[in-house]
Amino acid sequence: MNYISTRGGMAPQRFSDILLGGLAPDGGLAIAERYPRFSLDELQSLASLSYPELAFQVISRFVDDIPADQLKALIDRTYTAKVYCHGRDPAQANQITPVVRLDDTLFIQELSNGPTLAFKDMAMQLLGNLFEHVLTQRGQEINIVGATSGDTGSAAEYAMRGKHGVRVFMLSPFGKMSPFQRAQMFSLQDENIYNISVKSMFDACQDMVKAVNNDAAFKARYKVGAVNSINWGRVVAQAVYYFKGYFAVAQKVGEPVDFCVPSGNFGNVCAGHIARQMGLPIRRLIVATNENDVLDEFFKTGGYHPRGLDRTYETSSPSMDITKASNLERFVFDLLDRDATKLAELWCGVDKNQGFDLAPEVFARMHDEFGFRSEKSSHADRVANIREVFQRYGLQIDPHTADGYKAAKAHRDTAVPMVILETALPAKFEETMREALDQAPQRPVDLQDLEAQPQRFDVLEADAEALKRYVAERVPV
Ligand SMILES: Cc1ncc(COP(=O)(O)O)c(C=O)c1O
Ligand SMILES: N[C@@H](CCOP(=O)(O)O)C(=O)O
Repeated sequence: MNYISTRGGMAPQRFSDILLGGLAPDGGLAIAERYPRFSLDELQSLASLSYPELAFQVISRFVDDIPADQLKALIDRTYTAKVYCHGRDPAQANQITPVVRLDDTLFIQELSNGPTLAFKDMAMQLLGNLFEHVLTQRGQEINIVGATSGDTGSAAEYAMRGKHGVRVFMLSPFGKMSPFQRAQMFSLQDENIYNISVKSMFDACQDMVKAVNNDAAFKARYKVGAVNSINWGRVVAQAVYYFKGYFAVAQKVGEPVDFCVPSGNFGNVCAGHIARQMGLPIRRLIVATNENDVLDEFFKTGGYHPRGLDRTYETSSPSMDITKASNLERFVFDLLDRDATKLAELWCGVDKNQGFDLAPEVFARMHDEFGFRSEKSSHADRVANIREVFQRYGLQIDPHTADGYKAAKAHRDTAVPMVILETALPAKFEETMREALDQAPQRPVDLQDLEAQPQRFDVLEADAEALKRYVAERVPV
């Protein structure tokens, strides 16, 4: 399988190269040159597989430059009940991404049982093992430069801590994460982890990461790599749980299922789009946003208008405080029938914070052919929905998942099962949980005194040159 760039300016590469390579040299995102498809018979044969077995079947279709037995061993080592141990229900303790039934056709798929209590662990743990494998084979090192609004950062750091040949430089928006998220990242004392708090919002952090990646000389000299969903390895590993969720709820293999996905950088729902392109019978993909509703506007009007920092709001689902969604580029590439010239034209504007409006016939295809719908939530909705789910089903859901619950209700068709993807555990967002439920959220025993641990981080202005200096001072060349 070869990989190309959404903007057309990259010679085809193999999986291991794009895994280490981050952003494509032309500023675009790497994407498989075609989607492998499962037939109905093949889907039927996958239905009863365990998570690691399923992960191998899906991921191996995209990876043909790591021998199958080695890839399988890496996947088996990643997806264990010991790693994904923070489940709510002891009866499901050996399940990875268990599905909770709310009613006959409404379900929540738990994706946050990994080490850092967010869905990012599903792909990041595998990425850590893949990096280590490929770097060891090649005798190379990598310096990961990433951006987080709260969850990617800790997932990456927990996955990479102590890994040989890997350093992590993680940018986060100063003062914008929850106290739990901050403590999770900043309390790590490992020598290969650098936390950089940027005096701005997530979008500025992501722009800095892209600027560093777009400096080819710096990138080559300092061996810069990515762990954000810029990295294809991330989204493809996320596609696996759509298969798992589908088989858990489909009345019969081949029947349609809808998924509702709390969204910000569009990586999670892009993974759903990939699963759908691979032949998984997903009918609708519902994009749920918070008050930063650029994606909701896009799927309702066909107009994509990233907002400036002055119009990016701090909300109570803070990990989705994003107004320039990186992975939308991959979906729009498919929507434009993979016309890289047209895509590059649009995204050169997006890189400069300019928007675009789709032609009506293209806009119609997002709904009719690709199954997208959307909905947004306010703080009041979020609090009311956390309360409703607790009162009705006895389940605590976090603020991001609550945004998903609202969108799922808005687009529900009771004839078709609907899976809401849970993206974090409530323990990460105590203030909003207390407001909604008047009680502290459940917290895993191993994380009881997290906020009391000493914290370590540096502060930078939102300046890509300052970031390059910071990296250069810490990486021996
Ligand atoms: C808890 C949580 N929910 C939802 C999202 C949005 O996911 P994505 O950026 O993949 O759209 C994020 C961050 O990405 C998150 O951390
Ligand atoms: N919400 C994310 C933002 C980055 O998303 P990614 O999927 O591109 O890594 C976070 O928690 O950091």
